[in-house]
Amino acid sequence: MNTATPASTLALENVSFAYGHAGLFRRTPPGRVLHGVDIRIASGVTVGLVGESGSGKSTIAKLMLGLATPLEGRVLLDGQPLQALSRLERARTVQMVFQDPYSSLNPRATIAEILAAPLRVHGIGDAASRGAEVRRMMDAVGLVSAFAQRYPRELSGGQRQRVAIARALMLQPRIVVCDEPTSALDVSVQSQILNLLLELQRERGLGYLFVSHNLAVVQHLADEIVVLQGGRVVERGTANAVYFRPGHAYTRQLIGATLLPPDSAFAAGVPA
Ligand SMILES: Nc1ncnc2c1ncn2[C@@H]1O[C@H](COP(=O)(O)OP(=O)(O)OP(=O)(O)O)[C@@H](O)[C@H]1O
Repeated sequence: MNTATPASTLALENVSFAYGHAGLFRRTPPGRVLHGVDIRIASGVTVGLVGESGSGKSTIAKLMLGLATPLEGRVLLDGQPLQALSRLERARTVQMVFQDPYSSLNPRATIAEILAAPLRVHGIGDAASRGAEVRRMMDAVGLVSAFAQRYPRELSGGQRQRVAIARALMLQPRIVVCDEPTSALDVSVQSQILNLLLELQRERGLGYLFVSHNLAVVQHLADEIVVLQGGRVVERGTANAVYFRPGHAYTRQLIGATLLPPDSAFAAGVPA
């Protein structure tokens, strides 16, 4: 079945941001944490966003999810301001997979309830059609149907991350922001999850923003890499160009900091 979503482009155009910029009683101007950032994610394309802690990666993710508005610049979906879209339209456009599948899933809900929640919250379908969609999505991410009535604590880390990925896809988004989706997992399951993400991208034409501090991991997955330092894009280019021919000293520093040991899951490439 062709589950591809319509082709889309999500773009940050010359975006600056400061926390608290909309505050009414602020006496001093808030410090900027993003400065004139441009990033475009198109369907079927993976953009890797790398930078140290505090460089602004999560803030960019929030802007792309519509959870924050720019101080300057625009966030556009196919040329339309993201903020002009309804909550449902935004939720159907961009979803997120978090780093930690332990804390991102409701511990008191079964897997079936967790996966049905996005449809239920947005009033989509009835209980029967939601159940069918949950089973279809569990199959798509490689979870056997017996897991439907289990709780997150009964699953392994890799299985939980499959649930988190399935939940992100329940509303058929076009763009997925993956925030270090494998860094909390055992090395042995990291490549399985990355392969699943790549397979789902091929099937559905998803656009990914893959956020990481680890350039070596991103180099294996991304078409384009954007390097962020102190809220500024200091380098961008094809994954191979940035990784093998870095032009900026900060990029070289990041590569040096993340060189992988030979037995790492990524050192030999992500298995096909
Ligand atoms: N809610 C907030 N209020 C005020 N400042 C914040 C808030 N969230 C983040 N910041 C600041 O914004 C800057 C960018 O933070 P951000 O979380 O986007 O970086 P990051 O690259 O995602 O870091 P990490 O890799 O640690 O998640 C940092 O200086 C941070 O202290």
